[in-house]
Amino acid sequence: MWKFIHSFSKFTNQTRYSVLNNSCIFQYKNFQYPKVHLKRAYTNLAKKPAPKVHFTFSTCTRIGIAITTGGILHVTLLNSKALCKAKNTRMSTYRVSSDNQQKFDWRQLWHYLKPYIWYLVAAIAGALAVAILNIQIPQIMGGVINVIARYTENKNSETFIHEMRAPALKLIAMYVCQSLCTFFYIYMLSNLGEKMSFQMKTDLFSAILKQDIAFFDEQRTGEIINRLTSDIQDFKSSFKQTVSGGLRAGAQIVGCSISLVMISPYMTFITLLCIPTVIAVGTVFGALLRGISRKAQAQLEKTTAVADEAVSNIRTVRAFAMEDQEQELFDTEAELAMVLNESLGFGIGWFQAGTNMFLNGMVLVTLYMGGYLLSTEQLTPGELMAYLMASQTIQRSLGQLSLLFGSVVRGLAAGSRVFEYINLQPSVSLKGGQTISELDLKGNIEFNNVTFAYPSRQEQSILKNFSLRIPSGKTLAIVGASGNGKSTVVALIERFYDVDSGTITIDGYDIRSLDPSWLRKRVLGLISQEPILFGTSVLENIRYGRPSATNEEVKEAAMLANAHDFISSFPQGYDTMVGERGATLSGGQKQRIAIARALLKNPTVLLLDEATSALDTESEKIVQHALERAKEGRTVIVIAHRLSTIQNADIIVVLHKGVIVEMGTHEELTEKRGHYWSLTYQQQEVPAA
Ligand SMILES: Nc1ncnc2c1ncn2[C@@H]1O[C@H](COP(=O)(O)OP(=O)(O)OP(=O)(O)O)[C@@H](O)[C@H]1O
Repeated sequence: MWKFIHSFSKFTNQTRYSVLNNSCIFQYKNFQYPKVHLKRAYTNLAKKPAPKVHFTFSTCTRIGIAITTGGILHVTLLNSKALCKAKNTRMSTYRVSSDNQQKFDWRQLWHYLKPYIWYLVAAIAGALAVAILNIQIPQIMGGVINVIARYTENKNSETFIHEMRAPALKLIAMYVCQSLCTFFYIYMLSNLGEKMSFQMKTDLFSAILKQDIAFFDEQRTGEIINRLTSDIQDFKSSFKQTVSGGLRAGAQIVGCSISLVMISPYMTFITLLCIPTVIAVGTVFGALLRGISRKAQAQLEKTTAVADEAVSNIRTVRAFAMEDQEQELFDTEAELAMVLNESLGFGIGWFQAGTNMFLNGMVLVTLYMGGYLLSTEQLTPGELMAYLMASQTIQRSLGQLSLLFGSVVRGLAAGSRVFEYINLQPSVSLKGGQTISELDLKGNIEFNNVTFAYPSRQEQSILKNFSLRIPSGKTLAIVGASGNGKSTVVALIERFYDVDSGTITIDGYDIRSLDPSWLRKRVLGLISQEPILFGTSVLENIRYGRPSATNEEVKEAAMLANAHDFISSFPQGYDTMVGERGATLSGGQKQRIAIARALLKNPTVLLLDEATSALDTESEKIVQHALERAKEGRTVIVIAHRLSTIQNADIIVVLHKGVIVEMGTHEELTEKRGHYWSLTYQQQEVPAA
């Protein structure tokens, strides 16, 4: 990847590129570089210190720059040359990176560790105490062995007990202290791990919540949830295991190594000669296994995404009898994850087996050397025993370290994936900006020469030089065939996306200068075709519109939305649980609750995106009646297909391929016999027939 970036940095002027469906093909002279997958990076480049620009490019419609930050190539496309010159222009930024290249950011780990550093310090102190005790234990044990060795020749049990008492009591005291210190440092580490992962989890969730809608267009829910759950869990358990096991093993290795030197420097020197080999093998294996682990986790993410989609869309799956296909898809993804995990296990298994072989060989060498030194009286039996004990402890600790190895690999991969999301910056921030005073807020909306393409499909402009004025208090209906950009108009007013060029204003204020959170909370009320309710009570669902609303205000909103009667007919009234996404309610009931929820905000502008099109004629009448009441005193934008919903609008706009082709009242447009007439003709004919 790095090479790829640098090769471009040299070929600045002769590089050509084309972007299609999220892929980018770069060409230098006659050589075409491999297709690169473009991933949107949610970075507001204007806010950051200028990154290094590697090359710029231009075609007749687009210009762009390629920059690198943090080892990642960002390809930035701008829609027009004029835009590029404008200060603080929002850029459509793509990040070119391979999923497996994400590196673990140690500075970010430090950021999470710093507030709780004292827990780590306490844990290290506890572990060091264990190590100091460990230095002494083999030697005291050696003393005990020497006493035993003496009394195997001179059998006098009374003096034996007397001589044994002191070292035995010392040993017991050491063991008790060692246990207490072990408890202490493990407890400290556990607290540290929990606190850090809690902070990471909340940061990650907050980072996800503030991402642009474009982010959710591209990422699958299962993948996002996987980072919040299993990646954080993997990181936490790996961190706790690694630090606690690593500290214990490390402390024991250090402590016992000192013991070894004190007992026999000669034997210790021979043993140490083997260590570099272990480190070299460990490094090579480490890099290999880390790669496999990252792949395995990415695959697991995909598997979860498939399961998530199937379960959350279970009604569609059932209706199309697609259970077998979903199962097959899941099995394929799960099998791939299994194969990768098996490879990982295979690698870790070999690594541990090799480590064990090595360590067992070391015991034999020790016995051989120790026996020789004993025979030449350079070592006492107690010293040999103490040496063996200390080297066995080191062996166990090295074994534990090799076991930890797999966990470190998993933890680093999981951590880097968590950090990746935490670091994403949305281009439309959630909060910040000005608000309009209640007196000035009227609800006049204006689109001025707006051009827009969805970030995930930059090549397809949905709105082209789109201009429209919606006076305050009026109802505007947008009609047009499917896919012509009607919902896009609403999405842009909600600022789910920012326009590529032109402006959208509310009472003369560019919506990009307004606080998005205030705009959505106070000014806009959106009711869409498929109302999504939360799995709580009816009351809580309506109150979602304004959490500070009293029960009385909730009821008033429900009455206005024609929902009070059916809610009251439920045995538990407003406390009725609606089930996941409102599964226990009918479409019309859900829609009326959604209307009540939107009305509770008392929005100045009401956006109705096919609010009644999913309902049957009977429910539509009831919901329509509720909407007519809701429209009073507000600016309303209605997107609808049904003539009954649109004909009373003050202005009707016909949209065709992102351009306004007709505008007027129902009567004017019907008389014209143009696009509007053709769109509504069929509906008029049916009752006549
Ligand atoms: N999130 C998205 N990412 C990329 N393209 C999108 C996205 N949403 C919509 N589009 C595309 O934008 C175009 C306009 O879509 P839009 O939803 O605005 O149409 P519409 O007129 O409201 O259609 P309908 O009447 O069927 O709801 C379509 O071609 C659609 O495929």
